[in-house]
Amino acid sequence: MAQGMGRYAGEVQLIGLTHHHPGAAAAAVSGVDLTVAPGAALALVGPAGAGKTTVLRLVAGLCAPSEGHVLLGGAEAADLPAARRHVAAVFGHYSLFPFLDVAANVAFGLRGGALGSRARALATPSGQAVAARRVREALELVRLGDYARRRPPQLSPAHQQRVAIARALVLRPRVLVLDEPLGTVDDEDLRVRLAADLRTLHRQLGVTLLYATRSAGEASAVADRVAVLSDGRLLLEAEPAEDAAARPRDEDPAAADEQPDAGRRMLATTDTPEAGAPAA
Ligand SMILES: Nc1ncnc2c1ncn2[C@@H]1O[C@H](COP(=O)(O)OP(=O)(O)OP(=O)(O)O)[C@@H](O)[C@H]1O
Repeated sequence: MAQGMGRYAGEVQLIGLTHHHPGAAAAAVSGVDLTVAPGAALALVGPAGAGKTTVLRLVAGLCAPSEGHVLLGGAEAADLPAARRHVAAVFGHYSLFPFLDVAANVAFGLRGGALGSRARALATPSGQAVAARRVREALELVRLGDYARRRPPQLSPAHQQRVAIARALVLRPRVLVLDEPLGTVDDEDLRVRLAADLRTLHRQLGVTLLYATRSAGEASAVADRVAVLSDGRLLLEAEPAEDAAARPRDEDPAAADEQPDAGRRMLATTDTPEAGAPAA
């Protein structure tokens, strides 16, 4: 069996994380405090526009906080460009090249990120051997070792998603960020089954996982902890099956009574509002 990547897992800490998109009237993310332990899986769950993607983009270094901090492995990430964060992200569409086979799609991941600076080394024969080994390792990790010569259109959506994950894992990230990876799967039961499959995969990888979804069922199936977001604010953080012990996230007593209840209601429903629609 392929080796896990646990030795690479990194802690993610968000402190007072706030982001205003340029020109937007309201903050997309507002004062979010969260810690994800090395190797743990956290699902961000909330309706469309809750701020999930923005949090993931802030962690991946694709945009910068207006206020607050992202700490990776205990270190401030503000000055770290995306390519040096050891964070790999898969956003919505998998963006696979249909005319390249699976191995070539995964190898494409090596062109970006931290290894981009080693492009010349990878172009040498020994560099190519290293790249081929990395690609094989990544495909084995997602259990697609036998699919290297297939092309994406020949694969099921679930397998295509695994190719996209392998392309992220080829850089051996410490943190894996998945944004609504099952957003195009309409059937809730199937989504929950696929999410459980991703949970198994995550446990084998040992990488720290941040996972955004509008589906409470999917969030519970994939993650050790679930954070409910609404209007950019963290309403509730809880273990998936736990709600009674969930911690209030707001210092204002009135809001603290109200907000965790709203969060619990969201977790108690199969989907958060507007979750029926496929991801844009
Ligand atoms: N580039 C942008 N410019 C301006 N506003 C933006 C931009 N991207 C997102 N927003 C706004 O920020 C808020 C949070 O959006 P975000 O995409 O983070 O939410 P989300 O929870 O991921 O939603 P979805 O489930 O639809 O992906 C929304 O009000 C959205 O309209």
